Amino acid sequence: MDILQHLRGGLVVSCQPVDDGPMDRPDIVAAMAAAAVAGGAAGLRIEGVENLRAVRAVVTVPIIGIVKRDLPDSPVRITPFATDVAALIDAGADIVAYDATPRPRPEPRQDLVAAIRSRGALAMADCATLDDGRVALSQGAAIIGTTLSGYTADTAGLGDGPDLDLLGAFRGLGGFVMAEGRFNTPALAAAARQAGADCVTVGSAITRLEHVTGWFRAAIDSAAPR
Ligand SMILES: CC(=O)N[C@H](C=O)[C@@H](O)[C@H](O)[C@H](O)COP(=O)(O)O
Repeated sequence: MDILQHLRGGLVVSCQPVDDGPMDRPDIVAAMAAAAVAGGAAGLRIEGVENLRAVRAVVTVPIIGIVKRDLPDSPVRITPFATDVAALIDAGADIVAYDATPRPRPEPRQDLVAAIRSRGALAMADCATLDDGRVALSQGAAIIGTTLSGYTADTAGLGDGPDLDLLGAFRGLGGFVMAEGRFNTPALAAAARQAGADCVTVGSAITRLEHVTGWFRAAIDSAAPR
């Protein structure tokens, strides 16, 4: 299968339950993933090796794997170590995503890309800025995503919506562009496509029940009866 061709024009569903919440179990993540594929997802984004193994057993679509770690001396959370890269690919990841920002980190970005590619998988760069995307492509990443825009000190405070400007700017770099981060409605996913995204990843709005419930709850709380 040509993975990028399969994902082009499609939807990736990120099945990442709220940490330690009631849905945070490999069997539930696998059920979410199967349901997403039944609904038309072209691919999946899965956190954690155990979850990935459980999902790989029930789907054949491309899987973007990540491991999130909370490190004491670095703000980098998404796949900071090459050892995690190997474990994700062994568990069935076709693509491995990593934090592609220039923030202090335990292992250089270039080494992660090399580790991913040397095992025959594709590297997806989770970026916060245009420069992150440019560097990632020069280092051999196959996919650049807007994943971390709004989540670094330099990009914090962008608001509740997704970063469509970065998406448009990525288009000029020439790589495969993933829209990711706060594409919380079908209309925003369509806007991503119009802005030039090759593919759109949606997480919270589909798979974090607690968040979506909170959005509805807040809307109801703030609405006065007529
Ligand atoms: C910033 C960060 O750590 N993002 C994470 C990356 O894997 C996930 O928590 C997001 O859910 C994912 O990117 C999808 O985005 P959204 O849930 O907004 O559709």
